[in-house]
Amino acid sequence: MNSPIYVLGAGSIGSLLACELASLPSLQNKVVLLLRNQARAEQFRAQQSLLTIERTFEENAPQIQCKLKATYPAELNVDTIDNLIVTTKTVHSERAILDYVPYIKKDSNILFVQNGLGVIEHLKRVVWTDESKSPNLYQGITTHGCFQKKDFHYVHAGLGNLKIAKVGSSAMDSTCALVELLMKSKTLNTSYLSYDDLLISQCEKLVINACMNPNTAILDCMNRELSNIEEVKVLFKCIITECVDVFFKSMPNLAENPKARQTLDIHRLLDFVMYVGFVVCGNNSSSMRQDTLFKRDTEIDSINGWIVKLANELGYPANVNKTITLLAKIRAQVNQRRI
Ligand SMILES: NC(=O)C1=CN([C@@H]2O[C@H](COP(=O)(O)OP(=O)(O)OC[C@H]3O[C@@H](n4cnc5c(N)ncnc54)[C@H](OP(=O)(O)O)[C@@H]3O)[C@@H](O)[C@H]2O)C=CC1
Ligand SMILES: CC(C)(CO)C(=O)C(=O)O
Repeated sequence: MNSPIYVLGAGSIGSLLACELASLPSLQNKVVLLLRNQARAEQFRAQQSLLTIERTFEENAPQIQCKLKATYPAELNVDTIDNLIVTTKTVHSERAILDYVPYIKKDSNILFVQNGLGVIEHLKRVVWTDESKSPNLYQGITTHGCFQKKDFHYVHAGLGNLKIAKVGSSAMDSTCALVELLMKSKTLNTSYLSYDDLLISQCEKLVINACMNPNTAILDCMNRELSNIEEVKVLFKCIITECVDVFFKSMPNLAENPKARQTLDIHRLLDFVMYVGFVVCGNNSSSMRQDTLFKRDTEIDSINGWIVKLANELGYPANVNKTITLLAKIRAQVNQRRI
């Protein structure tokens, strides 16, 4: 690949992807972090432009350090951005991408790796309104678990996978060099799906997040603290039932897909949510709890809030997810008021 790969959102997931790509021989000096501003770039350069990733899922695994280029909107001096990975939190996507729209052309490849749903639909409404000028959009969903230990130093705690599809591709559309390079990383365990299959995985992950993230934030507890409580199981089942109902009502193609019916079976999802939330990620503090504790914007509107939005468009109340969304927003504001 001749042109660089830019990473917008150099946090936990963005840094993990950047380091894995930068470790590929063919991409030496070809991965560039797009940082928020000059101050952020100077902070990064002050530590020799090194990103550090610890792999705690492996016994005695050496930490990896990647020396990467980094820039910011006012400094960027290129004609086009051919390959861009977006790993900001969903709530920051529009603001972040607007700085780079002038560089993004019809043949540019943009991969969004985020939880939740709705970002692509929103950006098509407010940024890429003319389909004929829209770049190639890809969406990814990851089960890797990664958190920040200190500035530009991350811990890859959960070894998972990365599933990618080209937005709107019904069959197995052709990939692009960016996706093929991500598939070269053994650690990332990347697979390329049809968009229909990715959508099923996105819905499955959204259900996990719709149960785990807001409730651990509202109750201010570790993931595992919700296990073995009958009322939690009852609440999760209410959330899941409403999510699945809204998915199938708002996406008829999903409702007619046997694979979707099997993956999004309510009883299967309840068991899967509790397995992932309480066993696989039991020792995690959920990203939404962390965001509320650190007074950062949460992704509630892309998770439970997205269910409420879809339901409202159908004239359907979605009162369970609406209540959870309100409580999560109240918790965030209560925390923000605390000194
Ligand atoms: N962390 C995880 O284990 C997992 C995360 N996910 C999902 O992946 C996505 C990313 O999550 P995660 O990596 O944890 O989030 P982080 O908050 O760690 O990283 C987001 C990064 O985006 C940066 N950013 C925000 N706005 C801008 C901007 N305008 N310009 C440049 N950079 C910007 C932030 O920079 P700054 O530091 O300056 O604010 C931050 O470093 C989310 O959707 C999350 O739900 C999915 C599975 C697991
Ligand atoms: C699965 C879970 C809840 C793990 O903490 C997660 O994806 C998150 O915290 O965002």
